[in-house]
Amino acid sequence: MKAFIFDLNGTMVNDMPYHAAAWKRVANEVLGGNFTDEQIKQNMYGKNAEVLVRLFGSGKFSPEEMDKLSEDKEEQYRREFISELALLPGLAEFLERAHQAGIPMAIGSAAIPSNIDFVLDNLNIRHYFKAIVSAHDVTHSKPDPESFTKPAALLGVKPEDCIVFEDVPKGAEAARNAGMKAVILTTTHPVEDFDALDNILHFAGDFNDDYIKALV
Ligand SMILES: O=P(O)(O)OC[C@H]1O[C@@H](O)[C@H](O)[C@@H](O)[C@@H]1O
Repeated sequence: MKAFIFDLNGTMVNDMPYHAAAWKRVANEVLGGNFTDEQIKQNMYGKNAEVLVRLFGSGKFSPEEMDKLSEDKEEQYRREFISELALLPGLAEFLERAHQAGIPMAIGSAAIPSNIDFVLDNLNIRHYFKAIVSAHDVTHSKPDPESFTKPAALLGVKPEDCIVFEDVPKGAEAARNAGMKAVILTTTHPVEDFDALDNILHFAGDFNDDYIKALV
């Protein structure tokens, strides 16, 4: 049995520049930091509270403050990205073909539930996924494996039978830590950023890629 687990941001939708812009405003304008675009990009993975701790150190904000900063950041992201909201090229067809072929599919994302709902419901694709694991469903997010082991368990498939679709190195590392191979969408990071990882099956620009199409 084979199963597909999709990361959401940057993998299903090409939205990481919008996350980066929203993080940069919160980190620099709201919180007085002085982070470069590259620093934001390299630290922008995992749960929002984990990003804030990586940038500002632990103990600087209470959980309530981090929740508020997170909501503020996600509101900006949704407001600015909605006019561009679309699946990556070829993904609509790939999801439909995989669904017809009976391949179980899940989402393993570091995003909060409201951001996942924003994508799935605006694009009417929720019915393809038998399991959805968000930031709220795991103790530690990527590169911890739980964002992928949990959806695999909910689908009832073994880790070695799952293929993860990801776009960031820390997500691919989470797949490796879960015992899973990954296909990388190069929306966000160049191929060389994944050099340290030995679980990458393939790099593709989008889902019209021949290797990806042949997975179904
Ligand atoms: O795990 P996913 O779906 O790529 O989501 C990751 C992103 O989710 C966003 O909500 C966070 O604010 C980002 O910092 C994070 O990188």
